[in-house]
Amino acid sequence: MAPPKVKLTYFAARGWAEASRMILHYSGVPFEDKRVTMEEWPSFKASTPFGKMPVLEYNGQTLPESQAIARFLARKYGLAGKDDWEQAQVDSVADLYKDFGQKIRAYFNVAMGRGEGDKDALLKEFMEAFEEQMGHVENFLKTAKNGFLMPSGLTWIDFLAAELHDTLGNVIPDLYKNHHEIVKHSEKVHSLPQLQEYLQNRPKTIN
Ligand SMILES: N[C@@H](CCC(=O)N[C@@H](CS)C(=O)NCC(=O)O)C(=O)O
Repeated sequence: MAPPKVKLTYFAARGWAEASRMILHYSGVPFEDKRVTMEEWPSFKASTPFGKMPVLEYNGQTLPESQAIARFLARKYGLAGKDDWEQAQVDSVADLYKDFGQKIRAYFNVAMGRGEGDKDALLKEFMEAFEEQMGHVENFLKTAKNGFLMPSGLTWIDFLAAELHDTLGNVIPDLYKNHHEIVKHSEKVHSLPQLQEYLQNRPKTIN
């Protein structure tokens, strides 16, 4: 059977595309990793289903929404969770990260110089959301007992979590000083042999 024709389009950042890029690299699936510039974006935007990126093109069909893309690819390449129940657990953690993303967005944008607001007040909100999120994630790590978030081992949510954790650590020094299990999780994900070539060569970006 011919290999699938796969193209993933996003900005020149890790952001909401990186988990899907990692699924593809981990699974050894050749794909076009298209990174559009801010100058190219306005003309490309109109052609995207929801006016946002990332967008996946898979054998001529187009799929928007980062988590729908990641789930689709994870199901295809065996990284969605071992059964229906574990897949549902993965989805619930993914939803938790979506809510977390909303809660920390304002501080993140200010910290990145892309927004305005009371930095101290936003940092306080960020830290509250962060500590709550880390508590939930640490519970999953404790239950799974294998260094990943799910009992069966690696799933796509490990990619999403490790990438977001690293991004936040790039913005706030010492963020993980009381969260060693989270650091170990990220190191484990980023040590996977199947990812080394990509990780060593990918563009170095804060987020
Ligand atoms: N829910 C969407 C959010 C996508 C999103 O907000 N993408 C941003 C980049 S991170 C974007 O395309 N911004 C450009 C714009 O809105 O014009 C997803 O998870 O894919």
